[in-house]
Amino acid sequence: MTARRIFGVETEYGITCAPPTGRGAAASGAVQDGDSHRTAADGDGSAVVTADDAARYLFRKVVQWGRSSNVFLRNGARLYLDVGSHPEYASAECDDVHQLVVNDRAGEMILDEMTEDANDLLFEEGVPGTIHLFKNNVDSAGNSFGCHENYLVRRRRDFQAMGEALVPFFITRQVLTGAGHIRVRPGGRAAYAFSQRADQMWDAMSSATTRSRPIINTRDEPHADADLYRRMHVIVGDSSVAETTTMLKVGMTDLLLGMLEDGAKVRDLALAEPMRAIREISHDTTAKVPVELASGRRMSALDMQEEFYSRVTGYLDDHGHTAELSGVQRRVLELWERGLRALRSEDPTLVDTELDWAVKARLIERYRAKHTLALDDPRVARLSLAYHDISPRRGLATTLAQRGLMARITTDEEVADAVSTPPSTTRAKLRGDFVAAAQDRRRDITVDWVHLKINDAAQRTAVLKDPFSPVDERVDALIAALEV
Ligand SMILES: Nc1ncnc2c1ncn2[C@@H]1O[C@H](COP(=O)(O)OP(=O)(O)OP(=O)(O)O)[C@@H](O)[C@H]1O
Ligand SMILES: [Mg+2]
Repeated sequence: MTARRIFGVETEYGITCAPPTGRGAAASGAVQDGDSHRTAADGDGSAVVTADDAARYLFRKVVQWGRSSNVFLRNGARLYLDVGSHPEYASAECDDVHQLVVNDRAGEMILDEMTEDANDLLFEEGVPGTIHLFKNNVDSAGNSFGCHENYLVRRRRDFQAMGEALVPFFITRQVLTGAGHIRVRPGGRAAYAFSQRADQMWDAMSSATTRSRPIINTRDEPHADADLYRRMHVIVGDSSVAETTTMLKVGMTDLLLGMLEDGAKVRDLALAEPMRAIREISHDTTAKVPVELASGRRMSALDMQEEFYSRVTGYLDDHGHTAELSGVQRRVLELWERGLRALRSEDPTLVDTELDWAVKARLIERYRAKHTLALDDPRVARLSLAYHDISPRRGLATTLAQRGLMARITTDEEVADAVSTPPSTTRAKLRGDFVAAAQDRRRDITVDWVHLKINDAAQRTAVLKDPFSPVDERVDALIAALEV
C-alpha cells in the first residue's frame, strides 16, 4: 500500500468591489484592489468600496455568528480574514485527493454564498457596486497572494534534504499545474506564461512566508504529534480553477513524497539558480528551453518532469505499489503522463479541458480570434480574470464545465454536501462534529487544528495530536457535555 497521508490546501482569494455598470466585473473593467488604503474610482470619479471594506461586508455574517473573522466550520475547514484583506479558506485535513478537491470546492461554494449575502447587504444599504471573489494569485496592482499546500510527513533528520529534492520538482511542475498568466514583458508587450506565482517567489526554502516568499516554508508547526511528524508547507503553487488541476498538483506531489519518505534520493536534479529558473520556466511556454542544473547539465522543465514521472512510476512498479493505487491516484498518473505528452508533442488539445494553463489559453485564443484582439487588449485581461471569478453566475468556470470545456471530478451533490459535512476519515470529522454540536446548541467553544475546547467554567479541552484519527472517546464526551 502507498502510505496514507494527511494533506490540506489553503487558498487566499482576491477580492474587489466593481463599480455598478450593471454588467459584472468581467465586462465592466473591474480591477482587483490589493491596496487596502486606496479607494478605487469608476469612470465618472465616484468612489466605490475598497477591498478592505468589501472583505468586511463579506465577513459580516460570519462575525455575527462566530464573533470573529477567524472560524472553524462544520466541514472541518478554517475560514479567516488575514492581513491584506484576502479571505482565506484552509481546507479540512484530507487523506484522499478526491476528498480534498471536494472540500476545496465546498470552500468556493461557502465563499460564493457569503459574496451573494454581502452584495445583498450592499444593495440594502444603497452602496453601489458588486463584490467579486477570484481564485487567482495576483491582482491588478501586482500584489501576490497564495495557495499553500500542506503535506504531513514523518519527522526525520533529513527534512532539509527532502526539501532540497523537492525544490526542482516544484519549480518545474508549473508547466503542468500553472494557472496560466498574461504577463507584461519588459518593454510593455504581453506574453502568455505558465504561472501567476512564479514571478513572485524569492527564495527556495525559508522559515518566513510573506517577506521572503520561499517555495517551501520550513517553519516547524506540524499541527500533529511533533515527535512523529512534520508538515511540509508548500507556498509556491498557483491556485487551481479546474478540479483536475488541483487533483494533479496535490496527487503528483503526494506520490513523489511517498517515494522520498521511503528513502529514495533525488540529488542529481538540483538547479544551479532555482529562482532564476522558476521565472524562465514560467515564461517559456514550450517548456523545452533548457535551464542549468547544479551539476552543470542542462535540462528543460519538460525533461525534468519526465524524469520525475518516470522515477515515481518506476518506484511504484519496483515496490509492487502500482496494483494498489486508488482510482484517483491512477487518474493522477494518467494525467501527469498525458500533460507531458501534450508538451512534448506541442498538442495542448490533449489536456485543454483539464490543465488550467491550457483551458485558459484555449479560451483566450478563441476569444481573440473571434474579436481580432491583441493579447494585451483590456477585454482579454477581463476574460482572463473572469476565468478565476468563483461566482457560478459571473465567473466562467461553471459555463465552461457545462459546455464540456472544463473537466470535473466531483458532482454538485458531493460539493454541496461537503459544505456542512467534514471528511469522514480524518481528524476533521471530530472537529466538524464538535463545531456542529456547539453551533446547534449555541455553545461557546474555541477550536484550532489540534484543540477543541468548551468555554465554560470547566474549560474542558481535547488535544487531538493524531490527524489520521476520525474517532476519539474524549471528543464523544465533549460533544455529550455540549448536549446536556
Ligand atoms: N498535521 C497536518 N498535516 C498536514 N496538513 C495539515 C495538518 N493539520 C492541518 N493541516 C492542513 O494545513 C492547513 C493549515 O491551514 P492554516 O491556514 O491554518 O495554515 P498555517 O500555516 O497554520 O497558518 P497561516 O496560514 O496563518 O500561516 C489546512 O489546510 C489543514 O487542513
Ligand atoms: Mg493559512
